[in-house]
Amino acid sequence: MPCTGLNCPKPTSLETNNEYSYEKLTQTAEYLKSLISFTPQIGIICGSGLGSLADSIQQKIEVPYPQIPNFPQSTVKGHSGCLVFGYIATVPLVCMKGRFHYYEGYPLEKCAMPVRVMKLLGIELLIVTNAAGGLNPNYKVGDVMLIKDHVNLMGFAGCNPLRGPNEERFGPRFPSMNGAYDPRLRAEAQKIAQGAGLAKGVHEGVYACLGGPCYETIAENRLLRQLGVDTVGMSTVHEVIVAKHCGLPVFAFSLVTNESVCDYESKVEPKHDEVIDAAKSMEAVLQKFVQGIIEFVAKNGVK
Ligand SMILES: O=P(O)(O)O[C@@H]1C[C@H](O)[C@@H](CO)O1
Ligand SMILES: Nc1nc2[nH]cnc2c(=O)[nH]1
Repeated sequence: MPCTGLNCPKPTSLETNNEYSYEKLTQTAEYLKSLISFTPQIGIICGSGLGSLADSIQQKIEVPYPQIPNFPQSTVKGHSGCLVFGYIATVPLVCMKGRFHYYEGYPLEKCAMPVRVMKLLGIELLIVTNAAGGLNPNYKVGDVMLIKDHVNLMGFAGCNPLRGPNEERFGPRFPSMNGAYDPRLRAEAQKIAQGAGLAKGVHEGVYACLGGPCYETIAENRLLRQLGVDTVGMSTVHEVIVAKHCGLPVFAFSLVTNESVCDYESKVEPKHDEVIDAAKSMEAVLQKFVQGIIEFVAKNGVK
């Protein structure tokens, strides 16, 4: 029974209380639809320094985030803050050059809200990329890890983008996270990577997201390794949770931009500029790789 005492706070509805209610997100999506004449089939999120993935888009329509109603703003170097609509390999798509992170001060539901906007725009597949530290001792800077699963470490502490009243129009209250990273696309990506010149440095593994902005301590890296984590970053997990909740298949990969040091003798320190440089040096290969994935989807469909 709901509390009916005079001093009890009135229950607030999603519509009136939530900065990112279904209605607000629909407004944002309707605004974006008014700028384009096609339905994007794929959404792409560019990780730190990976904005050049948008360079191969044809017939571009660029929409800076400050122009988009209800949209957060990019504040981090390597995230330019612009949605790019257009085509790759005849597939209509939308690409986020710049994502939102918890450490910027945004709550997780705000970090992940563009995923719901892209769902409302009509996408059927989400491609998520990130720059990450390589914990697995077999990984080297410049390697790509296809994400097969994640550890939602922030979720262990109760931080989840789905926290709060559930919006049934997106998905169920208690979504399963099994199969969140599409196994068919992952298997195909192994072959596509060979063609793109990534033959040696492609792995499959587990990604974990921490809140940042600090990089991990050596003790934390040691712990993460023991937990079975292969790459560590500050994004992706909340986006994928929201995507799975609303039934979007996901293909995701980490670019290993730095070694996650587990040795107290090491003098190696992670630096964001080096993360961006490592991402830049892989631009051409990763563009080819992502184009290969999109060509596969164009030929074979999403499912
Ligand atoms: O947006 P991603 O996850 O690719 O960026 C990573 C995490 C931090 O934002 C930044 C640290 O260098 O890179
Ligand atoms: N948390 C975290 N995020 C990163 N992004 C790029 N490299 C790293 C890293 O080593 N740790």
